[in-house]
Amino acid sequence: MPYPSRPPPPPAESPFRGREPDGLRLSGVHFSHADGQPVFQGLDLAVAPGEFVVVLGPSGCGKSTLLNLLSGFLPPDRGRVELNDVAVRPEMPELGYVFQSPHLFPWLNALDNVRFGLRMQGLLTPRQQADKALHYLRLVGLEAAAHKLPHQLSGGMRQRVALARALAPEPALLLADEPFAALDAMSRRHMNEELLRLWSALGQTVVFVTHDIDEAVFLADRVVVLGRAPRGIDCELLIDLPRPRQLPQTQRLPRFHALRDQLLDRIDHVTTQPA
Ligand SMILES: Nc1ncnc2c1ncn2[C@@H]1O[C@H](COP(=O)(O)OP(=O)(O)OP(=O)(O)O)[C@@H](O)[C@H]1O
Repeated sequence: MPYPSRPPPPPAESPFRGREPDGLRLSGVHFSHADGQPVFQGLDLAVAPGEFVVVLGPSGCGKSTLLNLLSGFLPPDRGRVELNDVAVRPEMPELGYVFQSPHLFPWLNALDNVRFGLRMQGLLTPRQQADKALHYLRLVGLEAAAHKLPHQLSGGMRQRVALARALAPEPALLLADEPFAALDAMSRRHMNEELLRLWSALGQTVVFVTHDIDEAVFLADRVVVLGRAPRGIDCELLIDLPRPRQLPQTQRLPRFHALRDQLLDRIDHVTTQPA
């Protein structure tokens, strides 16, 4: 299966410029959990290097399972999951994760939480790790909170630390499982803008799971809608809104509403489909 057409290359200052492109591909993937219920039966999906793909679908359709397959945490029963034509493994340095809950180490301050992945990589001196961690904290607007412990931060700030921690090792592929679902509406909007700003500066490939149709349209190059398990992909929609995108300007565009309505209809359809 060919990769979809490639989005524009990352900007000149991107740490990803000049690297081999990181394309992700699932081919003929079959997967059942231990209880034997099939979740996917022959799933094919290709994500182009630098593409921002959002996965939507009704509860239980397999969104988290898909991310776990993409990260190599779950091996497929049949078929292949490959990053740059190599079978994915969770420890690959190209992979970064952000989850619904920030999972920070409570005994480490914000800076050391962000530094953690860099220490594990073992590529930088402690001074370089601290500088880089501080750089990413600055990118998410938390430089002033560098020495605060997680319990001294708001939910939104903790999630920003988690995002900085995922981005600091400069993963070429970011996998995000409803990372902003627990935030209030204002923080969520802010984080969506923040993520797009970082992504347009860094240029990673992103696969992002959400239940929120507005969030999907605002973020994505392409939305993949999953039908009820084990149907797999129901449809895909290219999001042809101009970038850079900003709230609320993007949400005022008639095209935004047209795309959102198309997705709403499709989600209604797949949700009411018989099992
Ligand atoms: N560890 C597990 N053992 C057995 N079945 C599981 C396990 N995890 C998920 N499932 C089942 O696999 C299917 C897909 O689950 P998954 O969590 O991937 O869905 P989802 O689309 O992410 O759901 P939600 O939107 O509610 O988070 C569901 O039927 C679920 O009950």
